[in-house]
Amino acid sequence: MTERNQVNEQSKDKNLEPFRKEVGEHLTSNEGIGIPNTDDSLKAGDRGPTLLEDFHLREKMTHFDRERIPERVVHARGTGIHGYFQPYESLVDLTKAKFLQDPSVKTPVFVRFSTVAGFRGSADTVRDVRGFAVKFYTEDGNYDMVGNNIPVFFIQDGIKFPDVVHALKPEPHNEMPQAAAAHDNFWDFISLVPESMHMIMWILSDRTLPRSYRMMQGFGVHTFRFVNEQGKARFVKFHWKPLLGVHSFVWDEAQKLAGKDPDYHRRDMWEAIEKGDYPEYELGVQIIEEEDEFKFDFDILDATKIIPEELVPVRPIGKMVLNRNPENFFAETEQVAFQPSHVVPGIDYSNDPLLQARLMSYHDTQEHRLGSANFEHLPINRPVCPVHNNQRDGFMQMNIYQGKTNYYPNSLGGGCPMTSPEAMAGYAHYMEKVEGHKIRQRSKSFSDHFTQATLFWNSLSAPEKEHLVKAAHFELGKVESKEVRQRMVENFNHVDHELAKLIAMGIGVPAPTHAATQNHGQSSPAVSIENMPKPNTIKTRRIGILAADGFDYSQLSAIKQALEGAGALPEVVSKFKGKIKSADGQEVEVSKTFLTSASVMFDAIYVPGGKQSIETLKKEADVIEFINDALKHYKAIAATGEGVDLLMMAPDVKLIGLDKQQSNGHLSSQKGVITSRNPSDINSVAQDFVQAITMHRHWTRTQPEVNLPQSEAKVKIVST
Ligand code: HEM
Repeated sequence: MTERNQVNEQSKDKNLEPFRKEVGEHLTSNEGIGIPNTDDSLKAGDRGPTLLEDFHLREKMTHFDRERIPERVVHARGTGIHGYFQPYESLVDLTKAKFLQDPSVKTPVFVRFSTVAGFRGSADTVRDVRGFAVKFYTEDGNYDMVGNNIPVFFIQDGIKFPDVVHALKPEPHNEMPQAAAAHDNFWDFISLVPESMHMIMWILSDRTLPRSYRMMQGFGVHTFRFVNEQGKARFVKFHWKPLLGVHSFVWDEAQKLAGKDPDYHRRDMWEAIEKGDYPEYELGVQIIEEEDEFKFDFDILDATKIIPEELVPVRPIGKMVLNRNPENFFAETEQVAFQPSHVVPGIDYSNDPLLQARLMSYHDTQEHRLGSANFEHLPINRPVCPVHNNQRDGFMQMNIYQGKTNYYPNSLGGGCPMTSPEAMAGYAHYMEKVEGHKIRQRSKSFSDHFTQATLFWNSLSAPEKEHLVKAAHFELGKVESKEVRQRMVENFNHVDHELAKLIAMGIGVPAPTHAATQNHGQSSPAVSIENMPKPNTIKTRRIGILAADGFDYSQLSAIKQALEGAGALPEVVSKFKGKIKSADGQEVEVSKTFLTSASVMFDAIYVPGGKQSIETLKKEADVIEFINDALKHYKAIAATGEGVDLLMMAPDVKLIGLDKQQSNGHLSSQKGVITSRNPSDINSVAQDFVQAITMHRHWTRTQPEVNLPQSEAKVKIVST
């Protein structure tokens, strides 16, 4: 058996090295023949027809004709990044997985974040689940953790996956709408499948509008198994937590971004990595002893259920750092093939019927999508440890196998490759005892579809509840069938009566008169984004500084410096690219214009004073919209000197009760809007502004539009 080398952070990079191809100096055909002219085809005569013998034309054209491969049937739109994973301590007690044994070992990873519903070219910021797939290139082979940013799923059994995806994707007769669940077919299916209600609550929440792939959680969803060296197994659930905190867009912002910058999330990740702002995620596990399998009032094999963190705490076990962009999107991000079935010794499956179907589906689709049984030879998919077997031939075989034998057992090839004993990283399936009749039916333990949907609703803060109701108004408001809308209200009435009434109000169907199921009043605070501790940082946040010629240099530079000092990325936005000159003759570079950017591309905005600058900006309709959007989207805003006058022109400034009197005076911090006309306040403005940006959003800016019952966030959760 070939020795397995210890893996380090560079192992995958080295493994890719032989496949890197430089652009050469001179053009050749695929056969290496020099090509002196690639602009004119070979013709018979000056104006004559093109000749079939033009091998260069034929090759160039036929290769081009075959450049596209099928996109992923789901999760077609995505972005990939290299990085590494490092455990905090040895998990030897829990698992024999090699990459979880030694805190000094960095295991290379490739991660792909994705949306689910949209085509490959669809917009990034649509309302959708996000995929969070991690390939660990471990010493014992590739381990793929193919998760999502929502901890539960639509369905309980994989056999329904084609149905839910058909219902979700654009409707078959007219292929509309793109990358959106807001249509009849999706809600028709959901209204008939109550097991989806818990997932639907998450889908309608802010979870489906992540501010960044760098600021969202990831979940393994299914219950898996850890198995240690002694053969003892425990159930495990995986959680990724971003160290930048969890943050979301508001719906209006996400929709505008989909037009202004459809690549928003892809660009956000790419630029962060290029700047050296490497995103970090902590991996955590919930461990459930085998003897506790049945102690919950839900089935841990049911993927429509969470195990509330208050019941089983999440233990942080290590950190993933993403630090290298791919060199070629197609070769790496498009050709990478994740499979939940890719496990290493120490990690095993559970009998979750959703997971069980996934175990076959990914390999199957990848043979189709990548066109060959040999897709594992592709550089991005190759493990960093040795691979030896008798799988041979097939389309696009990349290896030149040596020797005479290709079967097992053999004596003529010295018996190689021999089987790998467990002691030499041979994978042994966990010996779970299983017996039963062959049946095609759902376990009774999977039959409660509403308790955790209610738990989720009860756990949200008032603004989160408001967003959810408005999301339902949008999604179901797009549904033409009244019967479908009515059925959905009936389903919501099992989750919470008030919720059902609020939703009914916006979608033109009668509200239910009484609760179908009584709300149990329990909650799990950990599921609310607003309940999570907000890291005290504005690192990597983008701040737009609106200015024109004649701006106040000392104000602008003081705020800019404070923002940069805190790790944020301030950018000057003006009418034209180039440079603008301050009142005292100093120049600053303009990074973006009102045409090439928009309020939605920034986390906060600042307007420095300077009489001439403000007079110019006042004449720009785009500028008022810029400020107004930031107000509407609950973002931190600062204005100093005459900049306050510009802020006052935004219609929504009334929402923050910032009247002229207050703003005329000294420092004022009002619902995330910081103003002062007094130059000596500039450092306090900077300080308050930084603090306001750490809050991400200032929900107190408006009164809730829908009259929500106050959340009774009882910290009691589903009993065991
Ligand atoms: C039975 C249920 C499911 C089936 C049959 C299924 C099937 C698929 C298929 C066929 C793909 C495309 C793979 C490719 O072309 O490489 C895919 C991608 C993906 N699925 Fe699922 N899926 C299921 C449920 C789930 C669940 C529950 C999750 C999350 C836990 C999930 C997460 C993902 C992710 C993240 C990707 C994208 C992987 C990438 O970035 O390449 N899927 N799924």
